[in-house]
Amino acid sequence: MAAKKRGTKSGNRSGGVGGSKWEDHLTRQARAENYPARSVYKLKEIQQKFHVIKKADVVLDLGCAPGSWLLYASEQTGPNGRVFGIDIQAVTIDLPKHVSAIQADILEMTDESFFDQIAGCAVVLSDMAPATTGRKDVDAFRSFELCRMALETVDRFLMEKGHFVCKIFQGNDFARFEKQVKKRFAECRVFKPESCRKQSKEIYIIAKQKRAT
Ligand SMILES: C[S@@+](CC[C@H](N)C(=O)[O-])C[C@H]1O[C@@H](n2cnc3c(N)ncnc32)[C@H](O)[C@@H]1O
Repeated sequence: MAAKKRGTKSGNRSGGVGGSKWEDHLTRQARAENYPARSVYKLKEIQQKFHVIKKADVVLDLGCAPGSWLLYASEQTGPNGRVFGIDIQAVTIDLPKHVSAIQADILEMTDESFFDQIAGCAVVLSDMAPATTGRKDVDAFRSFELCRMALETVDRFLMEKGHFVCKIFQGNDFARFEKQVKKRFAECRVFKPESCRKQSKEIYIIAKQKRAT
């Protein structure tokens, strides 16, 4: 992809590329390619392996700030698609015309006009992560709560035969969540992208072909 100035702002707890003790070659690569976070390479690996996003798709990105997945997903849909994002934090980068993001808590969403726009979307992505506490059990439980909301969003808005990508922290509830996803989709895989930090407990569920309800 040709690097293009996107007016990124630096530094945040979502793995932004503003420079920190966590900086590595992917952080630098993201900065050089004008993505606001290195997490873009996780979605890129997922897309290259599982082909979840097609041209002209409508995509919903849960936990979209600072905006790397929004940008990458918008490149995959092209301008005939639409990409919608939600995050409790504001997305401050410049976005292409076919991308929009709202600042809201997934646990308290009430915006009916937003619901109208995302109804029947082809893909739901969730890279949501709770603010970590350092206590693995607490963090895993909070991650599970966000995943549960992502799955409710899938039930409500994802079209039949649509696809779902969801980050979850490995913990006690992982197997239960995987089972719930398997019930709803014809295909379900668990995948840890190479670009995840080695010490991270995060893993992705890739679910394809939502079953008819
Ligand atoms: C790892 S970051 C996402 C990075 C994003 N995929 C990117 O590439 O730019 C996780 C995001 O989940 C968001 N998040 C956490 N809890 C949330 C909630 N209840 N509702 C919406 N977003 C939430 C955080 O604010 C954070 O921006």
